[in-house]
Amino acid sequence: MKWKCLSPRSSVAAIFICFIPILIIIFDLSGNSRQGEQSLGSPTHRVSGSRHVSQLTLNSSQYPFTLFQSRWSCKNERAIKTRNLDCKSRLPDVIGIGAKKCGTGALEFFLRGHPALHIAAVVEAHQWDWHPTRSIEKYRQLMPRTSQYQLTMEKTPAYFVADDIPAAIARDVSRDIKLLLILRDPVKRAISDYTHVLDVFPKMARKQRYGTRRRGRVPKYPQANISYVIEDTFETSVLNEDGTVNDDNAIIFTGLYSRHLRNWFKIFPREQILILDGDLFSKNPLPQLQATESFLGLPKYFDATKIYFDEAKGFFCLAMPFKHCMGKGKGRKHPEVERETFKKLYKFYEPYDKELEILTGRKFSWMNLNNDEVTG
Ligand SMILES: Nc1ncnc2c1ncn2[C@@H]1O[C@H](COP(=O)(O)OS(=O)(=O)O)[C@@H](OP(=O)(O)O)[C@H]1O
Repeated sequence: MKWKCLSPRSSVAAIFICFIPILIIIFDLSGNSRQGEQSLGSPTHRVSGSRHVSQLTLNSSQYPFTLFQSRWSCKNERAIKTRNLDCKSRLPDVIGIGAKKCGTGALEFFLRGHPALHIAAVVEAHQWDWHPTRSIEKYRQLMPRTSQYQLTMEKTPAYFVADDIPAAIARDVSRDIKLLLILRDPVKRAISDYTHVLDVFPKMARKQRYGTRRRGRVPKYPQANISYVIEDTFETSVLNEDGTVNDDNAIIFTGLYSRHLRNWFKIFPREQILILDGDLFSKNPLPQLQATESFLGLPKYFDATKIYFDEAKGFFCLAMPFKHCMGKGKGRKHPEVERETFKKLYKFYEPYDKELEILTGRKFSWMNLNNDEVTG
């Protein structure tokens, strides 16, 4: 269609038609649009203090997430005024406590999509393991500004294995805090951890023994002798010379889930800790994302339109606001591990898994598999 072919009246109509959607978007971004807005009903659940996140009924499917989020997040100065948003950095309502290499990053990646949850931009705060002398005020300042309609979250997977951290969180943050824990087949977790350290630390650093170097930075690590020991192969890293499993190596120690969980259950009521199954989560995150929403009292946001399976990545990815997957550091190719080593490790973890089953009253997906299924 050429403009010069149009009559003046048609041109005005065409301009109007073209610009209306743009105006709607601009208006929407300003936080003033009422169309499709979350309805603010009476509070049904208060997570902590004056927060009332589940009042909001999300009707997000028609809207790209970024537009949708702007209506009541602290990123929109105008919305702050028009909606009386009480925006400030707050101590977390939710902490992702681990376990390392079990899918904590993927859980965080998807949860970042939820408009009523704001996760600290700092990758991991490490408040009670690496920075035990940092003030809680400084820790609070690491948190994003959230409104009264959002929850604040932080995740540091290293917290899970440290004996004194549950009490420290109860003391410094809140006894009512909600905790997210994701666990995975401990043998696969160990291989993933080994692969991670090999990838992240150059050979020279590994030669000096990553763990020994790090020990100084982790003064409150639960047992003095626990550190990462990375040798040239997975086998020589996790097995002692006599062939027994080296549980002083953090690669193995982290997978003693029942041992670590007992410490958390001493301090926090069980209802405050949601335990997710990382192996199921990587196959299909949706049911557990929805369970997390319910656990946190968040409005329902996750459904099949928010995620998709990416064939190239081999994992689920976020579909909104645009299709994107986690980075190269997640979903690495693992080294070949000898069958005998697999067997030894499963045998080693068996009593801990049994205890985990008793502690939680649950059988996790990897507990149903026999060695052949897992290694094959
Ligand atoms: N959707 C999706 N995309 C990519 N990766 C996924 C996903 N879901 C689960 N996983 C698994 O998460 C493993 C990494 O775990 P963490 O994020 O807990 O690692 S870390 O402790 O934060 O370093 C990572 O382990 P590796 O495969 O060893 O890299 C993945 O298996």
